[in-house]
Amino acid sequence: MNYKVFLSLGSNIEDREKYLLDAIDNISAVSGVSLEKISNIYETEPVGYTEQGRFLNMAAQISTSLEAEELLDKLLEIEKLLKRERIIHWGPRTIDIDILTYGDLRIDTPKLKVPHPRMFERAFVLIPLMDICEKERLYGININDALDKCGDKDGVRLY
Ligand SMILES: Nc1nc2nc(S)n(CCO)c2c(=O)[nH]1
Repeated sequence: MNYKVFLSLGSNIEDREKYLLDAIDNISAVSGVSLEKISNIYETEPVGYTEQGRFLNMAAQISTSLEAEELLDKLLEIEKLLKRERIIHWGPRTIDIDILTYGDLRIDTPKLKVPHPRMFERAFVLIPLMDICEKERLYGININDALDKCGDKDGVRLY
């Protein structure tokens, strides 16, 4: 069984664009994963923990035969490979790869929550996602309506 999965990627340390593109290269090389689409790259004001540099964010669509937790483990390996240090949980990072959706599955384990619990509250996630998602609704939620309610809309600019 193949699942359509949307990912969100972010980086706000050093050569942010290189980290994003290296992550995309590594994701497309994973056995059982096929990279289908990537969004534009956006420079975005930090949300949550604001005492840090601006991020570059993007979204990607993959098709995968991997189960959700297998995919998560592969993405964590890629973060480690690209020197992801989890010093401050909400702090600066070389690369952050979040699973946003996984087909229409709902997953709630200590390791993985799908849909991503904050995806519909973040313009830095929704604006890149709208570059590549053909559907207007995900998990029954209208993406445009969700974006209208995001406080960080003005902080997302095409890079
Ligand atoms: N703009 C922006 N703000 C963020 N705050 C956190 S935490 N992150 C990491 C992703 O959860 C980001 C991010 O990727 N972009």
